[in-house]
Amino acid sequence: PITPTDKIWMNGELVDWDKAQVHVLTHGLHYGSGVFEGIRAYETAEGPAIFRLTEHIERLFNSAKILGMEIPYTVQELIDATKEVVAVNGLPSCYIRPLAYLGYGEMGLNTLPCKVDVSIACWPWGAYLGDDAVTKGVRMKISSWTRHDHNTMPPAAKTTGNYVNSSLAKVEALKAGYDEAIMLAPNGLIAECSGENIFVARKGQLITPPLSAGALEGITQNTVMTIAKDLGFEAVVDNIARSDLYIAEEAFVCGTAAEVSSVNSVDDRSIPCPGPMTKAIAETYMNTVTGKDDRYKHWNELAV
Ligand SMILES: Cc1[nH+]cc(COP(=O)(O)O)c(CN[C@@H](CCC(=O)O)C(=O)O)c1O
Repeated sequence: PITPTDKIWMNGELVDWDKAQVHVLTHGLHYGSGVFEGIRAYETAEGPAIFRLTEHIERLFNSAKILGMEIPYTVQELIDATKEVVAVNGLPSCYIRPLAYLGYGEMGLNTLPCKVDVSIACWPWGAYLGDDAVTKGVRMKISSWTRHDHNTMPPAAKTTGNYVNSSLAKVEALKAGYDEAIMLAPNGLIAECSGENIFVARKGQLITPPLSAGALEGITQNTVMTIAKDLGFEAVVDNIARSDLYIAEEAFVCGTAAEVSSVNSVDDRSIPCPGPMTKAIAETYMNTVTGKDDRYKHWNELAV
């Protein structure tokens, strides 16, 4: 269950949590017509800092553009609004959810006349895949649900409508006794997980699937690529098949909510966990998001 905070930013106003409501005929509620971001603020020596906020807000605008939605604010306005929401709620660390959605007033599939509303909320959200997701790792299952074909739904857009596919995969995995679902692209190669990107180590090289596989262009994936190279690991973008996972030397998943979580098995094929590269990357990642690694301080955007 979600822990309420004081204020939510809605179309430029700071609204009390329990008054931040929409009409039941809000277009986005019926048709999945919205785009969103998942961002984390972390406690740092200089105060709460939002990790790679600028890139997240830029991606929100790209997601909207892919859907043909016009967000009625500038990137800078939403960057400032996000900092304001984190500051006004006074949390040392939190999860932040900007959402741009087609609002109340029009129904039907012609979205051209619809107005775009924007909200930004934050709340405390702990380890997405469990506190020991690095040491113990997570049990993964290849899903029977396929990730979107590029011409069915745009996987590169973080659109609310895409997440029915993710939830179907997540729930199927949980009901089968696993922790998370790995999803295949329509061509049968690995795409990503229900809410994370995935890395696998084969012959000492870290590999993560390309966007063409139908993965979201993960900001954590990008951070991990940088950290891996700075740690002297070889990390490449290339297609992987399910058998690569089965015989992997190590594997991990990454995302804003999931951070870096190691994988201990895929379809009951156990994988050494946590692998040495996974451990080093996970440790460096947590130092990076909490402002302890000077190489990456430009990514810690102070909320005050
Ligand atoms: C499908 C998907 N793929 C990859 C990622 C990783 O992207 P990034 O956060 O930029 O590294 C996420 C983030 N998933 C968000 C939503 C989770 C949720 O349950 O809601 C998140 O991690 O915030 C995805 O939803």
